[in-house]
Amino acid sequence: MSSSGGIQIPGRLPLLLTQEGVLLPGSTMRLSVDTPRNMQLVRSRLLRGTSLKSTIIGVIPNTRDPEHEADELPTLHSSHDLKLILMLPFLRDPKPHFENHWTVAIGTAGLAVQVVGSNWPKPHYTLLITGVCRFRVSSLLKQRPFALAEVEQLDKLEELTSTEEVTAEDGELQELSQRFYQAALQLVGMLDMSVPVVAKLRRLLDSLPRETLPDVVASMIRATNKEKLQVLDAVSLEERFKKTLPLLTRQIEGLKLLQKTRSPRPDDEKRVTFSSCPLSSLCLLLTCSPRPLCNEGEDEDGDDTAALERKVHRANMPEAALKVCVKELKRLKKMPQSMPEYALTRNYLDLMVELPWSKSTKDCLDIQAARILLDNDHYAMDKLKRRVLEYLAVRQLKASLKGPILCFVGPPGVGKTSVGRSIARTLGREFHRIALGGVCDQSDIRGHRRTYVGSMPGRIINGLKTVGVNNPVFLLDEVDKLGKSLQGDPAAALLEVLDPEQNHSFTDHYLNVAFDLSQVLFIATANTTATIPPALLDRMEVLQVPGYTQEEKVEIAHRHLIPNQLEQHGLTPQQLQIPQDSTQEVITRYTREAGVRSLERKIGAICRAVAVKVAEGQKVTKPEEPVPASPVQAQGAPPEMPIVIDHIALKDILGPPLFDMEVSERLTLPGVALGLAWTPLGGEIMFVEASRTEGEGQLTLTGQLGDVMKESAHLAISWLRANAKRYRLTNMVGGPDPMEGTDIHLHFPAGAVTKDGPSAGVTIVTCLASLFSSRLVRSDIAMTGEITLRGLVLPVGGIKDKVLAAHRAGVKRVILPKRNEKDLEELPANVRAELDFITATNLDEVLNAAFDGGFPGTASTHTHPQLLSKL
Ligand SMILES: Nc1ncnc2c1ncn2[C@@H]1O[C@H](COP(=O)(O)OP(=O)(O)OP(=O)(O)O)[C@@H](O)[C@H]1O
Repeated sequence: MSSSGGIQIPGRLPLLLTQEGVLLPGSTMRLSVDTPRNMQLVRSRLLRGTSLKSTIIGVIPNTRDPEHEADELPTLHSSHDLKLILMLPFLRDPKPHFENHWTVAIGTAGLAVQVVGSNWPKPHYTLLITGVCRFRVSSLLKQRPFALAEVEQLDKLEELTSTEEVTAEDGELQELSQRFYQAALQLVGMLDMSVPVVAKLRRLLDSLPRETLPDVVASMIRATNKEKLQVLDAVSLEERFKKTLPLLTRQIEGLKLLQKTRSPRPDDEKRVTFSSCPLSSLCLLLTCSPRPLCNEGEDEDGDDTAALERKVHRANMPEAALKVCVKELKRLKKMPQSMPEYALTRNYLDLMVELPWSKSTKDCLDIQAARILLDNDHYAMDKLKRRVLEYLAVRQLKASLKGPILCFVGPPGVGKTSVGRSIARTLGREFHRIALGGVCDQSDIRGHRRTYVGSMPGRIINGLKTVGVNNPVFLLDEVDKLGKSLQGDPAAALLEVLDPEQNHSFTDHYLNVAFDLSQVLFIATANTTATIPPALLDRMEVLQVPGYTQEEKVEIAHRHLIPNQLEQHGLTPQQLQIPQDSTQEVITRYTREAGVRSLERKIGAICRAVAVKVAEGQKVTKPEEPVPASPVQAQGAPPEMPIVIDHIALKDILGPPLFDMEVSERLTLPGVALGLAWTPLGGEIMFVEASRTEGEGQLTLTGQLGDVMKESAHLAISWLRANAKRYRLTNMVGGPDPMEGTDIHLHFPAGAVTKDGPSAGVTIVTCLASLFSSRLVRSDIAMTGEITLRGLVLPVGGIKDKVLAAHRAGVKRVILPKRNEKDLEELPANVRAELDFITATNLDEVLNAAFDGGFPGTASTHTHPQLLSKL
C-alpha cells in the first residue's frame, strides 16, 4: 500500500467488476461473485495462484459484470476528476494515447484474504478482500476469460506520513487533516468506550497515518455507495479530506440527534453505541461491508432479519425445527455480516423458511379419470397401467396409505418415466424427477453437514424446496445405476428415504432436523434389478415393463410420437404424413430397440427435413405470387402438401437402412445357430459360430464371454462327445470322437460386448451338432435354454424380451425350455400367433426341432412327430 509503507502493486491486474459496494483502501469488504468472468478470475487466479502477487486483484466498483461470457464488457467506473487531471497534459499533446473509456477507469487494488465457494442456491464464491490502494486502468489487455488490464498505481502519498510533514509542506492540507482528525475524535468520543472496538478505533486514530483516515473512516461511517464512490474518485488527498469531512460531520450530527430523541434507557445507550459502530471485532475495524450495518442499508438489513424472523414463525414448521431456527436467528443477529458464518447461517435459515413443512396439494383422485388419462398418455402397457390403477384406487380409499414404493423395471425408452409423470397428473400432484444415475456420494441424497465449505442439502430436500409442497410425486430415475465410493453408499441413504416406517423423520445432514417425507409418493425406475442392492429392492414392488412389439410401436408412433413431433417442429398433419408402411420400415430397418426412443428420434429427423421444405416453400410463396398450378414441383416452388413420406423419401432423409433381415443370410453354413439373449436394454438375437481345424482337441472361445458362458460351452462339448455315437457325429477324418485330432473354435459375434449367463447352452449344442454333422440349422429358428450334463433343458429368464427380439428379427420359430411355457402368456396375442414355439425338456427335442427333418439319432425322429406347439 502506498500509504502504508509503499507496497508496489503488479503492473497488470485481473479486474473484478462489482456493483455490490465500494472497496476503499484500508478497508475490508465481503463480495459475492457469480458471473462468468468474475468466477473465472477466482478460479484461475485466486484458487490456482500460489504467490502473494496472484492474490492481488483490481476491484472496479459500480460496474456490472455481464451475465454471459460472450457479452462485451460495459463501460468501467471512471472518475471525472481523474479524467480532467489526466486530460490536461494532452491539451498540449497532439496524439493523446487515452482514446477510450478504459483510460480513466479507476478502482481499488485489493488483497483477497479469503475465498469461500458454495453451490447453493447457485454456484458462487464469497471473497473477503482488503483494499490496498487506488489504481487507474491504462489499457485493457483482454476481456476473456476474465478482464486483465495494465494498471497504474495512483496512491503515492508518502509525503503525508506525519503531522510534521504536513505542516512543513502544505498548510491547507494540514489544516484539513487536523479538522478531520478532530472530528473523528469527536465521533469516537460519542461512542461507548467500553466497547473494545471503539477503544481500539480511538487508539488507531493516533497510530494510523493521517492520509489513510479519510478512506478508513469513510468505509465505516454512514455513507451511501455514491458518496463512497466520490471518496474513491478523489485521487488528490486534499479532495479526499474535503469529500469525507462532511460525511463525518453528518454522522456526528445524526448521533447527537439520536441521543437527544431516544429515551435515556441504558439499553438504548448501548444501542446507539452499537449501531454507530458496526464493528464487533478488531479485524473488522477497517471493514466496509457491501451494505454497512450503520448506513441506509442498516434499517433495511434490520428489517431483513426481522422479515426473516417473521417468515420463520410463519413457516409452520414443527417445534423441533422452529427451535433450531430461533436459535440460529439469535446467532445471526449477533453476527456481523462480514463474518463467513453469516452467509452460511443466512442460507440455512432461508432454506428452512422455504421448505414446505406443512404445505401440500389436495389430491384430486378419480379412478375413472385416471384410467382415461393413463390410456390417453400411453398405448399398451396394460399390466403396468392395471397395477397403477389398483394402487391409486387403494390410495383413494385410504388416504394415509404407507408404501408400497413402485419400481418400474424395463429397457430404455419404454415409457417408465413418462408413466411416473402421468401418475402425478392423475393425482393432481407436483412432479419432480431425481436422476440417480452415477450418484456415488451419500451426501447427494442426505446433504452435507453444515460444517463443510460449500455444504448443501441433499437432492430430496432440494426437490421439496423446488416443488414447494410436501406431497409431490418423486421419480427416482435409474436406481440401478447408483454408484458407491469412498464418500459412502447412496443406496444405503435411500433406504431411509424409501422405508415408510422411517421416512416420516428423514434427517438431512444439512438441515439437521427431521423432515416428514411420508406424504411424498416415491416411484423408482430401473433397467435391471440385478444391480439394485437387495435391501433397497426389498422395499420396492417391482413392475416389469417389457419392450414393445412392432405393432405396438406402430400404434405408439401414430398415436403419440408423430403428433408430438409434429407439434414440436411446428408442423401440422396437413403438411406431413407418415403412412403406416413407412413407420413399419423405420421400426424394422432403422431402429433395433425394445423401447421407442430411437424411433422418436427418427421421426424427429423426418420432421426436421420436412420443416426445411415447408419453410422454403413459405418463403417462395409470397402473398402476391400465385401458387403454381402444376403438382409437379418446379425448382424453388413450394412442395405439394401434404408431404407424404414413402420408401424413397425415407432413404433420402434417414440414409440407407441400418439393419437388414440378416438371420436367414447368416445361417447358410453348418456351425452357425441363432440364440436369444437378455440385456438390460431388452432382448437381443445372438449368433453362435463354430469352426474346426486339425489340431489336438483344443477348444477356443472368443467374444468376451463370462465364466458361466464358458462353462456352458465346455458342458455342450462334453455332452456331444458323450453322445457322439448315438447322433452319428464324427471328427474331421470321420472318426467317432468329434474332438479327436480336431481343434474347435466357438465365437460369439459382437465381440466387444461382454456376454454371460447359462441360457446360451442349447444354442451352443445346436451349433456344434451342426458343425460335427455338417448339416444346416433351420434359418428361421432361434433358441434359448440352459443345459445340464445329462442333456436336460432348464428354464431361463427374460423370455418375453427374448421372444420379442426374435419377433423383431423376423424369426419364425423359437425353441425354449418346457418350464418357461407359462411365460408365453405374457406375450401379446399377435406375437403368439405369428411365432411357432417349441418347448423342450431335453436336448434331443432341441436338436430334433432345430434341423430340417429332425436330427439323426434323436428319439423323436423315429418315434414322435416333431414337437411343435403353437400357443
Ligand atoms: N406406451 C407408450 N405410449 C406413448 N408414448 C410412449 C410409450 N412408451 C414410451 N413412450 C414415449 O417414449 C419416450 C421415452 O419414454 P421414457 O423417457 O418414459 O422412457 P424410460 O422408460 O423412462 O427410459 P429410460 O429407462 O431410458 O429412462 C417418451 O417420449 C414417451 O412419451
